[in-house]
Amino acid sequence: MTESILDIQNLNIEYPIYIGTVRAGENISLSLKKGEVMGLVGESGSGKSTLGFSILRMLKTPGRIAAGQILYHGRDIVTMSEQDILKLRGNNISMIFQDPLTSLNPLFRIDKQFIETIRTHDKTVTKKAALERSAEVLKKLGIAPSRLHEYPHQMSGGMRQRIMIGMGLILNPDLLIADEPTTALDVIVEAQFLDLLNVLRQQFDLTILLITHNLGIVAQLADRVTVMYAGMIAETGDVETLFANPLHPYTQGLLASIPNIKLEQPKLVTMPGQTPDLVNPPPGCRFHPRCPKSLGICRQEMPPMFTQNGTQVTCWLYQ
Ligand SMILES: Nc1ncnc2c1ncn2[C@@H]1O[C@H](COP(=O)(O)OP(=O)(O)OP(=O)(O)O)[C@@H](O)[C@H]1O
Repeated sequence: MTESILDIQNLNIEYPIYIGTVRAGENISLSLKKGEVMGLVGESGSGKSTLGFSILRMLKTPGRIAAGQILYHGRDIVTMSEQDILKLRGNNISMIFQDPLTSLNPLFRIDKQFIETIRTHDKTVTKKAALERSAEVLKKLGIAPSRLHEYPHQMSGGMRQRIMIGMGLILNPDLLIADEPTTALDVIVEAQFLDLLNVLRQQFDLTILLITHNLGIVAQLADRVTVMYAGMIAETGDVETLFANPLHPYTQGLLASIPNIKLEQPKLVTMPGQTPDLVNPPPGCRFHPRCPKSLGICRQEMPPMFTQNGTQVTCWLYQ
C-alpha cells in the first residue's frame, strides 16, 4: 500500500465571531498518499480554504482547530510547537495562492526574494549558493535564470505564477497546497499552468492538494477527489470512479448541474435550497434539508464515513 504523507483525523475547525461560532469544518478525515494529486472541490464557503490553511496552522483570525489531528509523516501539526511549525512551513509543506502578487513583494527584485526565503530558513547558505539554487529551480520551471533580476511587475501573469511556484518549492517541500491557483489566469495560461503542475509533481516528487471549484481541472489533473459540503466531507474517491458513479446525493446534484455543451439545448439542472448557515448548521447531516433521498436518521445524526467500492462517503444511505 502507498505510504500516506498526511492523515487528517476527525478535525473540527471553527471561527468564533460575535453572533456565535462558524463551524467551518466538522469531523473532517482525509488522507493524502505520497505522490498523488488530490482535488478538493466544493461550493464557495464549503470550507476548502479553511482546511488548506489549517494544515499549515495559518487559519485567519479568529479561526482555530477545536478538535482532531493532522498527522504529517506521523507528527501531529495541531500540537506542534510554534518553532517546529515555522520550520515545517516551506521546508516540508508549501502553499501557493490565486494571486501571485499577494505572495511576491512588488518592491524587490525576484532574486532578492528567493535569497531571503532560503536564508530565513537556513542562515548558513551563502548568497551565491542561494542564487544558484534559485536558478536551478527556475530552470526546472522553464524560466531563464536571467529573469531573477526582474521585478514582479515586469512579468506576465503566467510568468509570475511560475515564479510564485518556484518560491514555494525552493526549500524542497514534499507537500504542496495550491489554493485556486488558476482563477486569476486566462484559459490559455491556465492550460499551460496545468501542464506545468503535472511536470512538477514528477520533477519535484510532490504530493499536491489542489483546491478548486473547477471540476474540469480536477478531472484533468487529479488522481483522487474530495467533495466538501458546508464544512463536511461528502465523498472521497478515485477521480474516474467518483465522476462516473457519484455516491453522495450532493455530488450527484453537483455533477448533474454542470451544463452539457454537447446537447443542443442543455437542460439546466439546479439544486433546490441554499447552503446552510454554518453558525447554526442543520442537525444531523448538513445536506439533509436539500437532499432528495434523506432518511429519518439524516435529521438526527451526522453520518460517519462508509466505504463503498473504494469510495468513502459520508451518507446514511450506504450504512
Ligand atoms: N476569518 C473568518 N472569520 C469568520 N468566518 C470565516 C472566516 N474565514 C472563513 N470563514 C467562514 O468559514 C466558512 C468556510 O469558508 P472558506 O473560505 O474556507 O470556504 P471556501 O470553500 O474556501 O470558499 P471559496 O471557494 O469562496 O474560497 C464560510 O462560512 C466562511 O464564511
